[in-house]
Amino acid sequence: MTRAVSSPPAGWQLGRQGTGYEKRLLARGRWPLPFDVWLLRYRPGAGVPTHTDPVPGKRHYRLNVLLRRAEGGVFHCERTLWRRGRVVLFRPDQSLHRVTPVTHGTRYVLSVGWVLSAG
Ligand SMILES: O=C(O)CCC(=O)C(=O)O
Ligand SMILES: [Fe+2]
Repeated sequence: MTRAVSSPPAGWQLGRQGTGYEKRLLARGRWPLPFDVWLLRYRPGAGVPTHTDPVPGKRHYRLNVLLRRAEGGVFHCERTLWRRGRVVLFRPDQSLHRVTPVTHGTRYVLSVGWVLSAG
């Protein structure tokens, strides 16, 4: 059986529509704070235009670890809270951010997020 070219492989779902990256949920939990863990994959052509990731009535934090670099695929963020090497902590709900399209290779990011009550 053939599969539509655009449909992601089993276990993966498409990221923001039309931007071409794929994501896979690795874990979700509530302790010690509500969190989620995603693996993001950017194959050639995939990127994310400038956006924020608001969670209504909550504060959203993400700690992203660049597991594998590719050509292109550069993360830009208006304001980071902390950054060292391949690791970045930022407020995706507040800071505009984007990823330039991957031109060669495959980019992988481990993304851990926390959604906390606004306070
Ligand atoms: O792939 C990245 O570096 C960032 C993806 C993103 O938009 C996010 O984690 O909110
Ligand atoms: Fe984002």
